[in-house]
Amino acid sequence: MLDKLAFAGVRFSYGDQPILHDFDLRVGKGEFISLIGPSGIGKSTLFQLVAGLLQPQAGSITINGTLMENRLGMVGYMPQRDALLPWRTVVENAALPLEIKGVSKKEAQERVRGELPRYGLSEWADAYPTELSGGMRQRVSFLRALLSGTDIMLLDEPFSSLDGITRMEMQEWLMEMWQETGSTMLMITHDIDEAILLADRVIVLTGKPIEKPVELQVNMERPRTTGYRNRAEFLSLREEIWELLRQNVGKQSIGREV
Ligand SMILES: Nc1ncnc2c1ncn2[C@@H]1O[C@H](COP(=O)(O)OP(=O)(O)OP(=O)(O)O)[C@@H](O)[C@H]1O
Repeated sequence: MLDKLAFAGVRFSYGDQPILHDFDLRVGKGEFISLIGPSGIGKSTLFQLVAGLLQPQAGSITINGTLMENRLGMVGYMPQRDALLPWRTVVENAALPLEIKGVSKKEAQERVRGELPRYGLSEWADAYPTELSGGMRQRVSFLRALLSGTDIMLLDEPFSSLDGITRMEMQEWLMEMWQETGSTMLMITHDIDEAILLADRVIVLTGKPIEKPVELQVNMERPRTTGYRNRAEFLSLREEIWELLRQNVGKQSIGREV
């Protein structure tokens, strides 16, 4: 099967600080990948490379088997904090990427209104971001990211600012959205449980520079619920990931939520 996204022999450094060395990663179409690793290892840098905001100094990054420098329009990006524009309503915020692509304002907003029911936001179409809960804001942010890219979504710690209950609701919601949209998703998280629960594969990033990431397959059937956290196979994966990360404690600090 053709890779949706592939890093092959990628090298990247900031000045004399190496981040990636001979780095390979292959992501299949429709796969859900979690990326976990110590703070400062280069996870956000990896996303910037995928988006084409940074270019590799050696090796290649391909999307659908094609090498291209400008990959920005090929991916949707959902940041840690929602970055919604406070002076725009829900519909106006979500319609922004379509307007930037040249779709008329009216058509863009109609399309967004059509999407809102499955985001649980129909009643909130004309509300401003300050009127929304954290979970609602992240759902708007997700919709906006989906409308701005094609079918690759980069989620950078999407739920780290949410309280525990909302976070669990949003994890289940995201799993549903992933299955509905068939998008290829890459999610950075510092939360081992979240990494396992959502993903087909967990990529554990260690070392400086990152060279050979450890890839762990998550073989639990879908649809999954947050209750899967108590299963034996879940607990053993968690232990395995923690062991890999623990070896780096002292060298680097692990994200606060682990
Ligand atoms: N524009 C830049 N110029 C120079 N160094 C940078 C730049 N951006 C990031 N770095 C450094 O590169 C390393 C990797 O940063 P990056 O933000 O990719 O890590 P991260 O794994 O996403 O961290 P965190 O988990 O804390 O968000 C860090 O040491 C950081 O200080």
